[in-house]
Amino acid sequence: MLNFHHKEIDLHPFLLLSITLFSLYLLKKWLSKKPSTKRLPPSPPRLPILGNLHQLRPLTHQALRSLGAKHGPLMLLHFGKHPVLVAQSADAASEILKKHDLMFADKPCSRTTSRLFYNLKDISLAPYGEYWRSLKSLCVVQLLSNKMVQSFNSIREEEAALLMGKISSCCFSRSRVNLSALFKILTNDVVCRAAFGRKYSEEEAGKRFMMLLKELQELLGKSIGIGEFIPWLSWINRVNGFNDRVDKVAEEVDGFLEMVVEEHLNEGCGGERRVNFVDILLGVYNDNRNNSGEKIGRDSVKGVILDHEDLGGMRYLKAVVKETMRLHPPLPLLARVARGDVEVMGYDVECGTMVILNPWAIGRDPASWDEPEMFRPERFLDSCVDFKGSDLELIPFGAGRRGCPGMAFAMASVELVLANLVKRFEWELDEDLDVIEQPGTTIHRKYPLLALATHSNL
Ligand code: HEM
Repeated sequence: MLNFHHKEIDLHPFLLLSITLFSLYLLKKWLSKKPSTKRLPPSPPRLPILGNLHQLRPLTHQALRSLGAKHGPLMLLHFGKHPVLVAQSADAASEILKKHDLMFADKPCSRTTSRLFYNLKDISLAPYGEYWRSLKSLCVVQLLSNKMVQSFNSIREEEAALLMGKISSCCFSRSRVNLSALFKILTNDVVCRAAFGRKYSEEEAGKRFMMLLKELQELLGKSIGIGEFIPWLSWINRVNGFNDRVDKVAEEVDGFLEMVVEEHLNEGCGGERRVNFVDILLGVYNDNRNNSGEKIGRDSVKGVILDHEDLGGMRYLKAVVKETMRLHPPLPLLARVARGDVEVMGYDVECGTMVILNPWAIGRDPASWDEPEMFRPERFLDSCVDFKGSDLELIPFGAGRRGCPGMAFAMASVELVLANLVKRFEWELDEDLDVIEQPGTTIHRKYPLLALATHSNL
C-alpha cells in the first residue's frame, strides 16, 4: 500500500515485483528501439491508446483544419494505433488524387460502413478491383451519362415546377418558406424518380426512408470513434447501442429497397424506353409510369422558364454555385487507403495507411484563394477554375478514379432550381444568414433556411 501521509512506502511484494519487471520491459523496449529511417509527415503529439482521436470533434473537418494550421498541409495522425494521413492543400490532394491515384484507389472500411453498405457492395465503398470497375463503368456509360442526364430533363422540370408552385402559395399567404425542407423533398423526389421510376415522398414508406437516410448520415458521421479504431474497446459500440442502431437502419433501408425492386420485378416487361436506374440494373424494360399522384399540368412545366441553353449563359449563377461549393462542399472529407508503400510529398506512407482529404479546408486555403473566408462569386468570373476534377483547389466532387460520376446529374438540378428561384421571386431574410453546420458525413445547415418570398416583377 502507498502511504504518503506517513512518508513510508509499504508495497505488497508481488506488486513491487510486477512494477519492477514492467519497468525493465519498457526500458529494454526503449533501448532496443532502432531510430526509424522512414521520413514521416509531421504529427501532433498523441496519447497512448487513443492516439489523436481525442483531438477530433463532431465537425471533424474543422478540427482537422485547426490541427493542420499547426502541423502543415500533410500530417500524420493516429486513430488508436492506425496511421491516418491527412491532406489539406491542393498540392497534397494532387499527389494523392492525381499522381498516385491508383495507389490510393481503395476506400477504408469499418463495421459500420460494411453493415450500412451491403458489405461494401455499394460502388462508393467497394474496394478497387474488377467489381468496382464494372459498377463505375455502368454508372459513367449508362446510368449517369450526359444522354441519360438529359433524358431526365422532364423530371427535373416537373419537380422544379412543383417547388415553384409551393413557394408561390407561400407568397400569397405571406408565410415564410422553409427552403431547407423543400430542397430536401425536391432532391429526394428527383433522385427517386430517376433511380426508381417514381417518387415515394408522400407515402409512409417514403417518409420513413427519408428519415432513415438522415439517421444513416448521422451514424456515419459518428463512426470515426473509439469503438471502430481500438479493437479491444469495440464493446463500447455494443454497450452504448451504436451497433444496434446501425443494424436497425441497415435492415430498414434494405427493406425499403427490397420493396422497390419487388415493385419493378412485378411490373414485368413493358414500354420501350429504359427510364430509370432500377430498370436498367434489373435489365428489364418498364412502361414509363411516373405516377407521382400529383397533377402537373403542361402549363406549370412550361412555367419553368429556363431551359438548359439559357442556363449556359448564366455565368454569375454558375459562379455562385462554385463559390458555395468551395465554402460548403456537401462532403467535407474524402477517404482513401494506401494500397502499397508510397512516397507523398517526400514523406514515406505505409501500405494500409488511411488517408483523409479535406475539401472543406482546401477550399479555404489562403495558399490557393484570396480572402478565402469571404463569399465572393466574382472570383470565378474571370477564372477557369472548375470542380470537374482537374483543379485540385476545388474538389467538392472529389477527383481521379473515385471521383463523383453524378456531377452532371446534380448540377443540372441545382442550376435549374436556383435560376428559377432568383428569377421568379424576390427574397428577404428575417435575420442575418447563418451557416452553422450540422455534423454528419454530408454537411447540412443546423437550422433550416427560412425566407420570405414575393413574386418578382420581371
Ligand atoms: C451536389 C451533389 C453531389 C456532390 C457534392 C457529390 C460529391 C461526391 C463526392 C465528393 C464523392 C467522393 C469522391 C471521391 O472520393 O473522390 C462522390 C462519389 C460518388 N457520387 Fe456523388 N455527389 C453528388 C451527387 C451525386 C449524385 C446525384 C449521384 C448519382 C445519382 C452521385 C453518385 C456518386 C457515386 C456513385 C460515387 C462513388 C464513386 C466511386 O467511388 O467510384 N453523386 N460524390
